[in-house]
Amino acid sequence: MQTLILPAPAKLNLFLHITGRRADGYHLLQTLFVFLDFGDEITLRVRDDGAIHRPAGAEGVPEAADLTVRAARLLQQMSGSPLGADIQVLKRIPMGGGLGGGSSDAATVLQGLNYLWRCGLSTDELAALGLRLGADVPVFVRGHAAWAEGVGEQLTPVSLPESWYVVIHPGVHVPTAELFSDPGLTRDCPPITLATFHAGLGINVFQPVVEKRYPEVTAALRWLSRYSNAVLTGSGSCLFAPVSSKQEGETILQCLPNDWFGFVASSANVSPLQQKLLTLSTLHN
Ligand SMILES: C[C@@](CO)(OP(=O)(O)O)[C@H](O)COP(=O)(O)OP(=O)(O)OC[C@H]1O[C@@H](n2ccc(N)nc2=O)[C@H](O)[C@@H]1O
Ligand SMILES: Nc1ncnc2c1ncn2[C@@H]1O[C@H](COP(=O)(O)OP(=O)(O)O)[C@@H](O)[C@H]1O
Repeated sequence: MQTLILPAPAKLNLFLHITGRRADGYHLLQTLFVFLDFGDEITLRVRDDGAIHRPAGAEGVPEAADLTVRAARLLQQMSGSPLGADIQVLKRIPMGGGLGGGSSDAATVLQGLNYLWRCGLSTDELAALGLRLGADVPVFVRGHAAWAEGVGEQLTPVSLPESWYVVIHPGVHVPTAELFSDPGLTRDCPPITLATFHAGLGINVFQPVVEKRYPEVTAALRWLSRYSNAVLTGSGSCLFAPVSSKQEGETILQCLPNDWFGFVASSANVSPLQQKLLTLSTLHN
């Protein structure tokens, strides 16, 4: 097969604590990742000439800087594959929203081209390659909801009750690196366990910092909190809130102010990418 269409799902951080800092400045986190059945779509077409091109992709992201192109080049270099690819990215995940779109796109390309180019790299090897592109890439490569520590790469798979969520993008782009360097960020959270989180004690430490810098996020938080418990995902700017059904979520969105974008999605313990890869491996075994 020379062409493959694969999903690149969004993620939510159900809580996010910072417990310390590494010598290189990277922050040590505790977070809980779940996937959404909402995301980008990536079409991969194998090229015999070894070139990597991105005929369509994220608006305003130059081809060479696109995480999909960087992922393909890294895999080519590590595997020694003589093959190339055309990578078309249909963007649906808002950028800079804490939904992990760029990281997910990169993970989908690593998994997809490993399959199409028959590189034979293991999931562990692909996750390690992914970590070189970004702290959030390994969880998307592994494709299972996870309790994460370290910089987000020490992953323990978890199975949580799947739920519907309303997700709101308040129209602002939050640069992750800038947020991590905010002096007001709480960096000394005491370590917690999954049981503590279930007892309702997890928060997102970015939330007060983002609210202070971006009034639009505060306004959206207040709006969504009228319907359900609204929380920031990652370093923002997106907010999410659990709802009891898809219909309830859609009813809430009917009242969404025009400047904001919103969608309803279900969480998934196994990512839509992983589900598709499992189908492919069943078909070809
Ligand atoms: C905050 C989180 C939570 O899931 O997600 P987003 O809000 O970006 O989606 C992640 O930790 C983001 O991971 P990712 O977006 O892959 O970050 P990277 O590209 O690796 O790093 C961007 C910059 O953020 C800072 N950074 C990132 C991760 C980390 N654990 N400590 C950091 O200090 C570093 O300054 C780094 O240069
Ligand atoms: N394929 C891609 N999709 C989205 N953003 C990308 C991509 N490749 C590189 N980027 C860069 O990564 C930044 C962060 O994007 P994204 O992953 O969507 O946000 P977040 O880290 O907040 O979840 C973007 O602003 C963009 O400059």
